[in-house]
Amino acid sequence: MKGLNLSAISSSMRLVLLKPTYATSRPARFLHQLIQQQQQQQLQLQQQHFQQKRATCGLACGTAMCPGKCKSSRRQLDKTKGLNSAGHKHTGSLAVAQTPATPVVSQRDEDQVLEVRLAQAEDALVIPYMWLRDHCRSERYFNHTTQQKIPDLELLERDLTPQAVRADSKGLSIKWRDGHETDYTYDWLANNFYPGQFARRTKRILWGRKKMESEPLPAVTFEHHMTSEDGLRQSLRNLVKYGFTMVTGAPPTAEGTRQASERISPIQESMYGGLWTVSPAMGNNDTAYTHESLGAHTDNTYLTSPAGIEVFHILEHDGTGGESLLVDGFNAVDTLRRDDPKAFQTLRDTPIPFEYMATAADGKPPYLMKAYSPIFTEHAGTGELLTFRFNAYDRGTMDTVKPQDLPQFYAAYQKISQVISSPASQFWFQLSPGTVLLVDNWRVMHGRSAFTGFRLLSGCYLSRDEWISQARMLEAL
Ligand SMILES: C[N+](C)(C)CCCC[C@H](N)C(=O)O
Ligand SMILES: O=C(O)CCC(=O)C(=O)O
Repeated sequence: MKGLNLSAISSSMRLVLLKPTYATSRPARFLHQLIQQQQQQQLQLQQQHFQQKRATCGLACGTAMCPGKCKSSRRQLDKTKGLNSAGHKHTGSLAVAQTPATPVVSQRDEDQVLEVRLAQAEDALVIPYMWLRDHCRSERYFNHTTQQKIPDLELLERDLTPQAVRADSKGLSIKWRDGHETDYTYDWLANNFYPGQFARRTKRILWGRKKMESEPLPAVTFEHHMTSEDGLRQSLRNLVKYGFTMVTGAPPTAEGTRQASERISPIQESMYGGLWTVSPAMGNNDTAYTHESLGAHTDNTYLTSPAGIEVFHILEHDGTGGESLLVDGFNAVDTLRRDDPKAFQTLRDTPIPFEYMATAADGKPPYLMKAYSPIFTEHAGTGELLTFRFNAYDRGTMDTVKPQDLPQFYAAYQKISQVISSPASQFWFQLSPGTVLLVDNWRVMHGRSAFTGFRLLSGCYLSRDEWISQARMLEAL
């Protein structure tokens, strides 16, 4: 086992502190600024990209009319005729090539799609007319006060071939056959048409012990996390990238835990309450409330939607042991996918039960929580890993797997258990008062070694939807 690498933490803190901070913390204003900033960046990108294309392919035409595929420097655009010197006409193109950023837009009625070739994109967006009409953001179809659609259930039954399409450097406009008109900006189309929302800004980094022990740990100072939007964004990015982050230099109190947590989202109530403190022999019937070790697990496996983040903050400990353990569940699944594709498939396709029983105590009702889920699931849209649930303590009685399928399930379960408990997967460290650990409970498992003495742990749960929303707003996702 390894102690917490403090030099690594402080070097990551230095990096974090070098980043600029934003002047405002009011969400509405911030979103507005964010959008403006994003648009400027995209314009710059478009221009940079275009200049690069010119430099590399020897284009002399100087407009985005040419999709940038010209190989020959002989090709010169005759702007008045839309012809280049090689006689290549940009047929079907509706765009007027006034600025380098003007995309090429072509109407393909035979396929009922509009082809939009953006200057900065490798591939054209090929957008069905149906989608374009469905995403009309005019006052007729979208309430800009509530940010909700105004339904028209017959809309898609009409002939949706555009009567006319106009495109210029600002955006495109479609006049539909029923007389309605829709305007779109290219940024909006690029960000919202498939796979717009799924293109991650922050890539996940799957990790094992070696990586965590050799690189600066994902950490942000309490001051930076609490007072700057950039600090909060850094914490959220760490969560998206590594599935955990630390807030260092926090007040070593339950109030410190609360502040660091609520900076991300409201604390989620559960049958353990909101903000909890845990010590051995608290009389609660869970292994967490003992001196015993806890193998790597995720929490709330028995709920249809487990908590999104679990927060841990050790406030006191006067004995030995009690080191913390983290294991990247997505990395374990990825290892299995490579090493044993059959086991991978079995676990993905076998929902199993998880349950939690508690007798009535301290004025709280009894519970019998139960949920069925495969150990991991994939995102229905992207195929990326979405959830990881693993809790050997709270696994229920196996009442869903057919007897003949049990051997295959147990073999696969054994495989993933081996990956999880292998030293290469396990990152051990010692938490101390003032360091708040936030763990993505849909991805990373936690655990602890056995300990002696009195150890007071404070923590809470945060909702998945709340933290992901915050990450989206701050462009950390
Ligand atoms: C987090 N807190 C200490 C309050 C409870 C821990 C309970 C762990 C439990 N097996 C579960 O997954 O819920
Ligand atoms: O005591 C610890 O450090 C971790 C406790 C734990 O695993 C839990 O509460 O789920």
